[in-house]
Amino acid sequence: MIRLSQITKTYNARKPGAFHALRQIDLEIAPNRITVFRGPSGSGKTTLLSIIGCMSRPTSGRIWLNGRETTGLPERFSARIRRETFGFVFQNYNLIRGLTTLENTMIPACPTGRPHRQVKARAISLLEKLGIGEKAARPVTSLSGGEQQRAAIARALINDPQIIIADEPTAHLDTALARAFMAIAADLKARGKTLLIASHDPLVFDDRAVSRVIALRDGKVTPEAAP
Ligand SMILES: Nc1ncnc2c1ncn2[C@@H]1O[C@H](COP(=O)(O)OP(=O)(O)OP(=O)(O)O)[C@@H](O)[C@H]1O
Repeated sequence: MIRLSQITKTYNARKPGAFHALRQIDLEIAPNRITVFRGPSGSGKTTLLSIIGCMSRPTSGRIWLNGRETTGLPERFSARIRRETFGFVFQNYNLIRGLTTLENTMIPACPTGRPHRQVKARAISLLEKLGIGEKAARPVTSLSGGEQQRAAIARALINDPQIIIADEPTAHLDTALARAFMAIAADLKARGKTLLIASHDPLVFDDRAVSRVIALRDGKVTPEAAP
């Protein structure tokens, strides 16, 4: 369970360009479900996901993850929660040019100290499951858009996270690949994972595996979607 209480985020706080990206968000998000955040560009989806994923801090408000408060923790604890609990699929995938698909997949495991051989075996197994096993040794830049997205999913799963955060995961994909992404999401949910997805793609929020759609506008949860 993820609980948010009165979360606000103000960029450039106390400066002339101050911008309120999130305003008093109260939410409870159930585990083992797919929850989609939808809303127009600039409504605060990315900001909210990055705060939930301990990648950035709210200006005010509190967050609990499985009953444990994550707000206000020193960075080394936040980094540990981020590494152990979350897997991230970014909109532009954020794959590292100059590295192979396999190397990209293994990166989040580096700080965990797990044996290289074990991590490599898991990375290869994930790439195979996602249908790009034969691309493991290729430079990641040689992969197609859909293949890069699957490499990004493999990387998000390398540490076997409980919660997968995906920001506009289908933005660069055609219909077939967007459906393929949702099939992977449904499979992860069936295996007990929690998925938080920001999207304005109907192929995502209308998918039957999605348990809940939370609509954001101007940094607020719109009333009809409030808990
Ligand atoms: N670092 C920043 N500094 C100042 N303003 C920011 C910063 N990051 C985001 N914003 C602003 O906060 C608002 C919310 O941004 P956010 O990226 O969370 O929206 P979004 O709903 O994810 O949009 P999109 O669908 O376009 O990705 C936007 O108006 C954006 O310009």
